[in-house]
Parts: sequence; structure tokens; C-alpha cells
Amino acid sequence: RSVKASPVKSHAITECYPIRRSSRKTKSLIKKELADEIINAVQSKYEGDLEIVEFKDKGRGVVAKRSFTRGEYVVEYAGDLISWHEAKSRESEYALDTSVGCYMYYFNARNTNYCIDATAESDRLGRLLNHSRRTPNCLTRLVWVPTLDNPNKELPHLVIVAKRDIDQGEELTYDYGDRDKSAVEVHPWLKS
Ligand SMILES: C[S@@+](CC[C@H](N)C(=O)[O-])C[C@H]1O[C@@H](n2cnc3c(N)ncnc32)[C@H](O)[C@@H]1O
Repeated sequence: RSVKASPVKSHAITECYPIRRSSRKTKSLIKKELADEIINAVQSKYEGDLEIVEFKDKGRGVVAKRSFTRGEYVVEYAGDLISWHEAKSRESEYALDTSVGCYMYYFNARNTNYCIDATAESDRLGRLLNHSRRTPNCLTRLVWVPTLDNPNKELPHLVIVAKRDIDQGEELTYDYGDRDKSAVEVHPWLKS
């Protein structure tokens, strides 16, 4: 907003009419505000609008306690941010215990391969969203978030956002994206 360049004092306008800010926003401003909202949400770690529900065929899952609009931040896929090298080493350890589920999320950001390992039980809920290939209502997005101790340093985070408008009470799901034939054979639910 170019308050300084305006010949009219801003307080004179706001006293008479509420400024319809949304109609004045440029696309890049809206984009920046959405990005800032996501950064704030990641830093606050707020997850109060979600609840854990036990499903007969999937184990725990996460259900929306309020509605979400398309594109809105839902939750972070929080865990340990590690290199692919470290991830492979941890995976071979996890493979020894068949009771350990799949909580490794591999991705590439700014030309570096990373993995979020959310295998360890924690109070964070992103790790509990189940998979849906056919009808996911969420999707994951990569965001770079400044660290709290050094605002000049950014780290990649995976956030889960609403793919479409979501009603209160819906189970939240996203597509894990694993199309590997042998993985689908071992985990037939990857087709669902
Ligand atoms: C990231 S965890 C999701 C949370 C998990 N349900 C739990 O109770 O901890 C992934 C695991 O959930 C289960 N899962 C995820 N999506 C599923 C689906 N559509 N059908 C059946 N099981 C599913 C599988 O056991 C998978 O290894």
C-alpha cells in the first residue's frame, strides 16, 4: 500500500469507510501473504483443529475438527530432516522390525536430496495422515522456513494443504505417491 504517496491522509479514509483490502491486493501480495501464513503456522506448530481417529483397516488417521478451504494449510509433516544417505541407513534398521510402518518422506529441494523421517512416535499429527491415491483431499507442499534462532537460515519443511474444500469430520488423506511395483505388491493399500 502506498500510504506515503497518497495525497489523502490514510486515517481520513479509514475513519469513514472500511478499506476493502482484498479487492486491492495484487496476485503477488496474496501469494506472499499465503506463504507468510504457512511460515507462521509451521513455526507455531498449532494442530488444534485436528483429531486422531482409529480406523478398522488403516490404524490411526487424522480427521478435521473444522472445515478447511482449498489451498489452506492443514498440518506439517514433521519429523527429523535427514540426508538420503542417513535415511537409507535408518531404513535398513527399520526393515528388521516388521511392526514399523512407513513414515519416511523423500524429496528434493534446491538440488539436494532430503528425507523427513517421522518414524519415531511423537505428538505431531502430520505423520498420522493416511494415503489415498484415488480421492485424496490434501496434498504436500515444500516450503522454506527461517529457523527461529537464525532468521537468515532457512530449512525445507513439508506441509500438508487442502487440495479442495474439506468439511468438518472428513478424514484427511494425501497421495503418498509411491508407484513402485514391488511396494504396491507388499502394500496393496497404495492402490486405494
Ligand atoms: C504415515 S503412517 C499413517 C498413520 C498410521 N495409520 C498409524 O496408525 O500410525 C503410514 C501407515 O499407515 C497405514 N496406511 C496408510 N494409508 C493407508 C490406507 N489407505 N489403507 C490402509 N493402511 C494405510 C500403513 O500401515 C502405512 O504403513
